Amino acid sequence: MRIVGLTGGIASGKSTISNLFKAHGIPVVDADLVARDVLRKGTGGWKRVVAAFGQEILLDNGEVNRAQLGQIVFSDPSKRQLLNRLLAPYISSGIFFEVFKLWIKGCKVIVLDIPLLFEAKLDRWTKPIIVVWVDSETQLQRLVARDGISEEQARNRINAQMELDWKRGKADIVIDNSGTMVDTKEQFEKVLIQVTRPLTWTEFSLSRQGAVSLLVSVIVGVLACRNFYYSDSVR
Ligand SMILES: CC(C)(COP(=O)(O)OP(=O)(O)OC[C@H]1O[C@@H](n2cnc3c(N)ncnc32)[C@H](O)[C@@H]1O)[C@@H](O)C(=O)NCCC(=O)NCCS
Ligand SMILES: Nc1ncnc2c1ncn2[C@@H]1O[C@H](COP(=O)(O)OP(=O)(O)OP(=O)(O)O)[C@@H](O)[C@H]1O
Repeated sequence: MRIVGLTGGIASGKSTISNLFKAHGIPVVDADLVARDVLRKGTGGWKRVVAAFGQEILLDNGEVNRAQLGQIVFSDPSKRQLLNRLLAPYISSGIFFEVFKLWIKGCKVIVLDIPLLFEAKLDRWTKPIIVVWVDSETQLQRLVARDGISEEQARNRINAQMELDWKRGKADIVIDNSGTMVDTKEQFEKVLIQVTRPLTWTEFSLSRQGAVSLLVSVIVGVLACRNFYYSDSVR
């Protein structure tokens, strides 16, 4: 199984690229969706976060007020670290479970869309790593326009992550999303060819098909050896 890492900075265009992957039939595990699930009312993540941040962060229906929690954690690094610490185990196991379901289905290539791939040290599990890069001014403007927040709030969110230029240096593949969608789609077509090339032996052995083939070979080998020793001892 090939597990492709897709990361970048906030509003650099990860969802835009993951939508292109989905449109080409490649399954995507979206860490933001997993993170949402683990913060739903009544879950373990929700209980830990309410215990740490208080009832004030809840809406009338008991769900977490995400905008309010965002305001708190994106303007205070220690609160953000606390939230990360509380949710990290739930998010990691949620991602693992989603990958496992795709493995069971027999998917050969999957994409993990994880904004904090490097920050959470999950990069060691993915190859290749695609970084969606954008110049800093475009990133700021797109974030302000998409989320309807002030420039200061947008800067806080951008600064809450590792530098996008640093991430770019760690990438196997870079998609420069500073231009038009036409430019981006052109780069994506080339990336798609790279990502869907035949699996290496290591990747194949990690796929469900590879694991089954390995198991069948081991069983056949053991049976063949038993028969050999049995017929040898009868003689
Ligand atoms: C703080 C929360 C409630 C704000 O929710 P909101 O709906 O406004 O934003 P959303 O979840 O859609 O995230 C938008 C983007 O913010 C960035 N981001 C989210 N959490 C973090 C974080 N802890 N540190 C840095 N950047 C973050 C990501 O680029 C993400 O794509 C939410 O982001 C959250 O629960 N974050 C902690 C969980 C987490 O680490 N998520 C990232 C998945 S790897
Ligand atoms: N090439 C492009 N040209 C113009 N707008 C774009 C382009 N790519 C993305 N956008 C817009 O920029 C915004 C951010 O893109 P997107 O939501 O894909 O980023 P993201 O990295 O997934 O963000 P987040 O980290 O918050 O999940 C969106 O409003 C999107 O429509």
